[in-house]
Amino acid sequence: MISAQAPVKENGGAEPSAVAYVLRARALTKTYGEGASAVHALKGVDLDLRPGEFVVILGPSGSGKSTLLNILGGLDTATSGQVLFNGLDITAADTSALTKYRRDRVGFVFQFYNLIASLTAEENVALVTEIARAPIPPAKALALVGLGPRAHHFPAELSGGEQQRVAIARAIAKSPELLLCDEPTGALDSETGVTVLEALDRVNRELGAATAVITHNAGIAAMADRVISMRDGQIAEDHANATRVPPREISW
Ligand SMILES: Nc1ncnc2c1ncn2[C@@H]1O[C@H](COP(=O)(O)OP(=O)(O)OP(=O)(O)O)[C@@H](O)[C@H]1O
Repeated sequence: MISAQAPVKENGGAEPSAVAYVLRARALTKTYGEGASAVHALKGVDLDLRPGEFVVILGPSGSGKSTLLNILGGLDTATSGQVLFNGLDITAADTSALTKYRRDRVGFVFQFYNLIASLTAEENVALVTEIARAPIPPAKALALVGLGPRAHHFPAELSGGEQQRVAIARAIAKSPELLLCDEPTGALDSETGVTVLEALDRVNRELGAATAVITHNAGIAAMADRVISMRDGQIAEDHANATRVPPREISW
């Protein structure tokens, strides 16, 4: 449950444990502003994320990718439509339920790492595990992304790719059901980007969080179970890959 107080609705009476998706969005719209200056960022998006799957979201700039991810993660609210998380309606959740959802259920990774400069890698991760419902030890999270030996380094002593892997460790240390990544390799060269994608691939396989990654780099789509292409606020294409190509074998 997100919260006992949350004004949540069941999904057609289905038990949360019985649903075949972690997240289900239906008829999602988002309009910024109003009148002549209104921007229709989402125009009716339907999307399911299944447990453990790795989804890449592609699309031109302005097509609504970040808006969608922010609404799915409870960072922004939809204008209309519904998002169900394990059968519970987060679009109808109150502020405190939404805070719990973000804090306990969703890991976020952004283009810029947002690490605290005065804390070591392990201390940055511990900031999250201290308040998480089901934390995994910071050292274990760092080991999963290949940074065990760097746990006691400060961000300034780490490369961009290593800092992003600390951010991934921080995101997964709460054992989220959902991992949402907005351009996680956007600030990195391709070789460094591969190490970050390998970290995402590994945590997805080992921890099983449904993972959605926004990218401008179409080559990254090959590492996904499923590829969603957005255009003009809508899903233009949604297709499954036959196999997941290891990040190191992707050409970009
Ligand atoms: N806070 C906001 N206020 C007004 N308009 C916004 C706001 N956020 C996004 N938009 C607009 O909504 C549309 C979709 O933006 P969004 O950031 O979701 O696209 P995107 O596909 O993620 O783009 P990019 O790849 O450039 O990050 C764009 O036209 C954008 O200008």
